Order: sequence, then structure tokens, then C-alpha cells
Amino acid sequence: MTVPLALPQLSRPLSVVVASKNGVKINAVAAAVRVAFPGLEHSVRGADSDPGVPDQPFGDEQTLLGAYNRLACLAAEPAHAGSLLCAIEGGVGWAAPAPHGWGAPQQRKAGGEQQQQPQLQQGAQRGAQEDGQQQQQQRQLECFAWAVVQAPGGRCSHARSASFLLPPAIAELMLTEGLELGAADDRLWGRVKSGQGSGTIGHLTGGLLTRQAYYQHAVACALVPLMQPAWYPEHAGEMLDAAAGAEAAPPLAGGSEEGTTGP
Ligand SMILES: O=P(O)(O)OP(=O)(O)OP(=O)(O)OC[C@H]1O[C@@H](n2cnc3c(O)ncnc32)[C@H](O)[C@@H]1O
Repeated sequence: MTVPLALPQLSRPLSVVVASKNGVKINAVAAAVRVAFPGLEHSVRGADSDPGVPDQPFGDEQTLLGAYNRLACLAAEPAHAGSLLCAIEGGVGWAAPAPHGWGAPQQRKAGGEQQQQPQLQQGAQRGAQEDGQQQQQQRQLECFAWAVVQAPGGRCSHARSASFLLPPAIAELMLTEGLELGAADDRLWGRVKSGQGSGTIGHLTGGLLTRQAYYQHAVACALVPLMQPAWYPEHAGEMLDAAAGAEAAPPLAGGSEEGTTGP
């Protein structure tokens, strides 16, 4: 049994602001909002933002920070009060290691069944450490993104995209020449601004999964608490605030209208 979506009842169209001018990100957010809140009247626009991390973030921590920094830029703009704010940051990092003993085929062949016994005895932690080092030695990179949303009421929620292994040739260009993923993709495959088109994932999957669709899922996942406030009590009322905004907010103590929110 699926849980019905909780569509916010708004007195005016929901304003959605995306922390990027990259059409891929704007379209990904627009598509996610359409799916998350079907039939809800809304507008979507992109705005400049500063991730405050290297142009090519490395690892989850830096990439998530970049997404939150972008969001902070939007939140600092008074004109965005009462809007749903969304930020996406693309990152790369060391590929997640396979369980101990599953890293390289030659290891499995060499160890055979005996190889599995030490795994149980030594525990997962040592295996993970060894294989983590192995990923670095093998210079295997994965690509992923973090999506962050801030409800009109101010509460944030984030989600990580799926990840995929980057081809060794791309990883080498990034690790040895310091290229961003988009630049490495363009160089290797003779493309132009691939990050604003189908993206590396689009190229590698023959269009089966584009960068936009890939990001749309991450944004939809970040929106889950806002789609189901009954199941996430901390998010209850966060979307309704958009409607409460300037028109319906009660006056502050003393009768002043100052401090009410709204575009
Ligand atoms: O205008 P902004 O929002 O900054 O868009 P961007 O694509 O440059 O922003 P990110 O910071 O999210 O991405 C970091 C880098 O990773 C690149 N990148 C990430 N995913 C990619 C993909 O699937 N295909 C190509 N490049 C990608 C991107 O082009 C950047 O060089």
C-alpha cells in the first residue's frame, strides 16, 4: 500500500529557486517538484550561488558542504523568503570498496575458498581498510552528487544520488592533471560542456540515464520529508508556510507587521 502524497494547499503558486544557472540542475529540480507535488502550481528559476568548495569537490563531506553553501547563498537573499530552495553539488571520490576478498579477480583466484575464512576471522573493518587503500592504489573514482532542499518554513533535508564508477581514463585525467569531471569528459570524448548536457552518466549509458534524470532522483529523495510530513513530524507545516507567508502571517507582538516573511 502506498502512502498518499500530502499536497500543500497554497494560496499562491509555489516559488522554487535552484542554486545554479546550469539548465541540467534547474530541469532536474523542476521535474522532481512536478513528481513530488503533482498538480501544484509553481514556478522554477535558477540563481547564482557560491559553493565555497573547490570547483571539483572531492568526497562526500566537501560535496555536501558545497550543496549547503549554495543553499545558504539563496537563503541569504530576502527575495527568496517563502520559496522552496534547492541546491545540487556534483562530486567525485574514491570508489566504494568491495567487501574484503572481492576487490580483484586475481586475488579471488589465488585465495580460493581459503581466502574467505580470514575475512570472517578478521572482521569487516580490517578488510574495509585494506580495500579502501586498494581503491586509492588502483585510483578508482566514483561520481555522485548531493541534493539539499530548504522548505519555505526553513527546515532542510538532503539526499545523496546514486553513484557510478568513472572510467580509468577519466580518473587519470582528473588525478594527474587536476581536471574537473566536465573538462575530463570533454577532453576524452571530444564533447563541449558535457556537464550542461547529458553528462558523463548520459554518455556512458548511451542516454539511458542522463545527468538530469540522475539528479532528479536525488532531489526527489531530498523532498521525501516534505512529501510526507505526517511521517516526518519535524517537517510538518514547512510547506504550508509558503502560503502563510506575507498574507496570512499573524502580526508580531505589538502589532508591527515587520518581520513577516514573503516575497
Ligand atoms: O553551474 P554549476 O551549478 O556550478 O554547475 P556544475 O556542473 O559546474 O557544477 P557542480 O559543482 O555540481 O559540478 C562539479 C564538476 O563536476 C562536473 N560534473 C559533475 N557531474 C557531471 C556529469 O555527469 N557530467 C559531466 N560533468 C559532470 C561539472 O561539470 C563540474 O565540472
